[in-house]
Amino acid sequence: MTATQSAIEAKSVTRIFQSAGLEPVTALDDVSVKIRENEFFTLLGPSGCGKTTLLRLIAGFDFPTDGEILLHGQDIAPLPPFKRPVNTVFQSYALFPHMTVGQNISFGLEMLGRPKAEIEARVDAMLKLVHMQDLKNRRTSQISGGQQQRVALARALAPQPKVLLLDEPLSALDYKLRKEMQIELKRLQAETGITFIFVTHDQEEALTMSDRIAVMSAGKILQVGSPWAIYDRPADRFVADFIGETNFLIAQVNSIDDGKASVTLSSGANISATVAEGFTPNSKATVVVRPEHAKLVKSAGDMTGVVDNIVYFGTDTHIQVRLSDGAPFTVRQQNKRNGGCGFEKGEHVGIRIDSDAAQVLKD
Ligand SMILES: Nc1ncnc2c1ncn2[C@@H]1O[C@H](COP(=O)(O)OP(=O)(O)OP(=O)(O)O)[C@@H](O)[C@H]1O
Repeated sequence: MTATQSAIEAKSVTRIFQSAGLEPVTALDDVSVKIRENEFFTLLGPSGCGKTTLLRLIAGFDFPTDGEILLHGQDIAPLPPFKRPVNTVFQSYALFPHMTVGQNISFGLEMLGRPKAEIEARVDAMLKLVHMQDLKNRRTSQISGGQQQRVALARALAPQPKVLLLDEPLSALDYKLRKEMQIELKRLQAETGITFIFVTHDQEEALTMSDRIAVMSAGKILQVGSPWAIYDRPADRFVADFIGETNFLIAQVNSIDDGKASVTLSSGANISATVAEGFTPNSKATVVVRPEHAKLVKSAGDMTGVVDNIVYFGTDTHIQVRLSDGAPFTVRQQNKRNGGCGFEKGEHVGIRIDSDAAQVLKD
């Protein structure tokens, strides 16, 4: 394969489900995306946006209504699931409860007819990879949820797939274990060099683990980019709203020069804001500002308002301000030791927006 070839490429893929007596459902609508070799790629979006459908097409459990899926540049439509160098880890793990950990991992290799000695070596290597050597002979019904997750990963990695598909694999775990497994998955991906395609609706999980993220909504991919690009340079309002918290301000664009717009906010303040691609000047626009990219000040800032509510989060405090034009605006302030946030409910305050922090978006 050439350096420019992708591990997986979806080319104008559409999947329409037709059920008798029901309206057809367009689960994927002309989706095109290139997933690189060795990358941790995440499909992120709300429930029903088409993430699982895309995974199932890559795995071969389902077929596109239109378009094609390429593996290293080759159309994989003729290949049945078991012949694709692709393996899946499901949300439910789908382990065999009556088998031991070792038997669960060796099962797929036996089905592939691999020699006994190779299978044994591979099972031991996989157990070592997921730090489960001591539990090889335990039945999977007798191990914890986090351990089951590791076995499911070891089993999926055992045949050395080129691509591993992970469909919300951490959703059954509690918060702390999920955090641990996020680091573990990242380590496994880096150590094995396998392309991981990870599905989640949890934006924090996507931001912390991925090399790149595709944000999906209603069967379409809205933006593909690094976690930084998705968070700091969202392509549109949906992405800005879905990823993290953000403030939306109504604004008038006065002029645009070299990727920067001069805008008048509905509060009357004039500020400079980055312009998203494809924006047409001289029209009403939405300006977004992340809560951590603004500061509350005692004097007049770029905007003024009254403190509505103060919410303490341990590491930081969210101060909700009602702007002079009635719109809400949240400022996030990191907490210091031995002290409150320095502001009180009902106080008149100014808000200063960090330079480069405001962004104009198309609606
Ligand atoms: N077999 C099917 N028949 C009819 N509609 C389906 C079928 N499978 C999925 N859909 C519909 O296609 C759309 C996309 O479903 P999909 O499971 O891909 O979403 P998702 O993003 O993975 O959601 P979730 O996060 O809830 O798993 C949904 O509207 C769903 O109801």
